[in-house]
Amino acid sequence: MSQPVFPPAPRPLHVVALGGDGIGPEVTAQALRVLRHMQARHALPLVIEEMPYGNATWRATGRLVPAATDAAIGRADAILFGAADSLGRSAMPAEERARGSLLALRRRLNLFANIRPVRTERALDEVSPFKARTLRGVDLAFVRELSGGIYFGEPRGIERLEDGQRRGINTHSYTEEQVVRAARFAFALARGRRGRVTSVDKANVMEAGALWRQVVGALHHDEFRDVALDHMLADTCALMLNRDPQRFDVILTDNLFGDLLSDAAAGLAGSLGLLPSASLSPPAPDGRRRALYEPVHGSAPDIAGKGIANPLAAILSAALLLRWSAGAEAAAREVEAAVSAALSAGARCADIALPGEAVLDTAGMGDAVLARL
Ligand SMILES: NC(=O)C1=CN([C@@H]2O[C@H](COP(=O)(O)OP(=O)(O)OC[C@H]3O[C@@H](n4cnc5c(N)ncnc54)[C@H](O)[C@@H]3O)[C@@H](O)[C@H]2O)C=CC1
Ligand SMILES: CC(C)CC(=O)C(=O)O
Ligand SMILES: [Mg+2]
Repeated sequence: MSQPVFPPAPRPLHVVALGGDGIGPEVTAQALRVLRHMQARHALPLVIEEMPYGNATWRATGRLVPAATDAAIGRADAILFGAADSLGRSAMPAEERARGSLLALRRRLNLFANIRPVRTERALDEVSPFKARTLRGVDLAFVRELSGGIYFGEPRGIERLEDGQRRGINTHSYTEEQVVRAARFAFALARGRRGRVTSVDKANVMEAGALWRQVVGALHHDEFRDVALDHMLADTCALMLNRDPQRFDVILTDNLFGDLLSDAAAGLAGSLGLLPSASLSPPAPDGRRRALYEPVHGSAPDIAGKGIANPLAAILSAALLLRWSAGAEAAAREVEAAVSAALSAGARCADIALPGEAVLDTAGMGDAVLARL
């Protein structure tokens, strides 16, 4: 994917790895092997720190984010993140859950643009539930607004009503400024790709969606008329992702729809274990953006601790780090090519193996990628 890169670092890029929960540490370990290999091969000025974070850390220290990790996050230009098992935190005090949540980290770093590329590999045609003709040429990228919407809206909570029953409340809202900065990012990204943005909302039933559509349309008219724009309702987008996915280039959407639709798009790639993501802040005065790189998937408690998780989403997230934070486009492409080559040569973890095919464990897939770098 051709994308704008950021200016080369004026100082070493400080990378903090937070493996987190479940399969997070397992897949992050493989991503770190690849990142360190590329650091050595391209003499990249990276400083990499691995820090404790998550549920095991809470059990050991009483904090999801201990002071040393908190300080490392403060120093970080880029975070390589594994996964957070939010559902597994019900025994923790609500305050600690909120303080140590992934949402809190995204907010702290002001990560507003979540890029989730989805591409298909010919070698995985039989793995995908879709027909080969639906998969050919699929190369899309979500730009999911990551700092607003219903995951952050106030008021929120569970209240007791007069009749005794409880009511859960979350609030969905967007300011014009939040929409403009996500949309501007999506249009700029599309200029380096195939020049098309599909903006996805529920303008038919939600005021925040109607505003979203107006703001995106006005920005397009004022600044990005060279980019093709169409608007689509979120439910229709869910349909089009499985009926006509080749039509999409950049899909711009809000926090909730982007979360759901990108998981739905995993079937195109073949598995959730293949989808990486990059989350970026606005640029600082030196041009650098703070960033967090993580697989689209979560902590996968059903397979955690078995050493069988597919690390490719994490490895491809490291490639995005090389591209977006290190400005090392060539290194990023090499990692992506090595992943494609490993898949073409038949390297398979259990999630992408057909019945009877030989299966690699997590480290074995890391080996298969490293062997091609
Ligand atoms: N960014 C994050 O840290 C995210 C965290 N979560 C959290 O993860 C926990 C588990 O949520 P789930 O609904 O199970 O979603 P999940 O994404 O962890 O897993 C969904 C399914 O995909 C499979 N899967 C995911 N990644 C895989 C990989 N790399 N290789 C092979 N198979 C893989 C899992 O085994 C599971 O069957 C929850 O606590 C949730 O809140 C969920 C999504 C994102
Ligand atoms: C904290 C959640 C919103 C994580 C998640 O599912 C995601 O970002 O995809
Ligand atoms: Mg999600």
